[in-house]
Amino acid sequence: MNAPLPLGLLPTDAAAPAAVAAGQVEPLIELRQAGVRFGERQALQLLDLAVHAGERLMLIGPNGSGKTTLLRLLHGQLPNSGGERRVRLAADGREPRQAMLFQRPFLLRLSARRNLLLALWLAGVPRRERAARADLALRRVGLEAHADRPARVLSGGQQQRLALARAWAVHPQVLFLDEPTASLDPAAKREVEALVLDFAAEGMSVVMSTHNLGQAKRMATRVIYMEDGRLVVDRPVESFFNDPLPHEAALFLKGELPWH
Ligand SMILES: Nc1ncnc2c1ncn2[C@@H]1O[C@H](COP(=O)(O)OP(=O)(O)OP(=O)(O)O)[C@@H](O)[C@H]1O
Repeated sequence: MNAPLPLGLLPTDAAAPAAVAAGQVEPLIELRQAGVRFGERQALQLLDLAVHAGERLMLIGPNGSGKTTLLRLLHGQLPNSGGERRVRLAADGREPRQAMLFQRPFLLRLSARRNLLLALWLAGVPRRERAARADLALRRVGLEAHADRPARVLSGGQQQRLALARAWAVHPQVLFLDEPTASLDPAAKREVEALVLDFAAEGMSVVMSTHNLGQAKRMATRVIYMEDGRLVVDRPVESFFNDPLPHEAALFLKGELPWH
C-alpha cells in the first residue's frame, strides 16, 4: 500500500515555510477579497487566502461555517461574488492539476479498474498509458486484489481508497478533501489518513475539511478555524493547538473534546 511514487511523477516544489512567511513564494492558489453568495445568503465573506506548495491545510469549524464552500471556491467550482481567484500557472501555461474527494465517493457502476480507466480517459491520458496507470494506482492504495470487483460493492474504506487512487492517478498538484473520513471506522480512517500523508510527502498539496480535531492535529501543517463564513484563525498547526486562541475558537475546541 505504501509503494513509493515513481520519481518524477509529481512535482516536489514544497516551499520552505520561512520563504512562504516572507511572501517570497508565489502561491499555488490565491483568493483575493473573494466570497460566495447563494441567493440572499453570504455563505463565505470576502476573504484573502493563499495556498502554497507542500502545505497540508486543514479547515475546521461548526456545521455551516463555510468549509465546503471554501474548498469548492479554491477548487474553482464556484463563481466568486467579487474579488478574484488566482492560480500559479505551470510552465506550459496550464492551471495546476487538482482533484477533489468527498465524504461519500462518487463511483460509477463499473469495476474498480474501469472507474480508474474512465477518470484517466477524462483527464486526457493517452490510451496506451491508461491500463498501466490504473493498475499502478490500484496498487498504490492496496486495492489490486479488488480491481475487477464492482466499485459499489467495496467497503466504505475501500471505496474511499479507490477515490484516492482515482485522484492520485491523474497526478494532481493540489488535492481537496471534504470530510473524507467522516463515514469511516477508525481503521479505515487511519488508512485514508496515511495515504493522504504519503501523497503529501510526495509533493501533493492538501486542503481538507474535517470535524475531527485529532485528525487535524495529526495531518496539518496549517489550520484554519471558520465561523459564519469567516476565517477566524489561520495558523501553523503547532501554534493553533498550543497558543491561546480567540474566545469563539477556544470554545469550539473545548466543545469538541475528547478528540479521536
Ligand atoms: N448550494 C447552496 N445553496 C444555498 N446555500 C448553500 C449552498 N451550499 C451551502 N449553502 C449554505 O452556505 C453555508 C455554508 O455551507 P457549507 O456547506 O460550506 O458549510 P460547512 O462548514 O461545510 O458545513 P458542514 O460542516 O455541515 O459540512 C450554509 O449556511 C449552507 O446552508
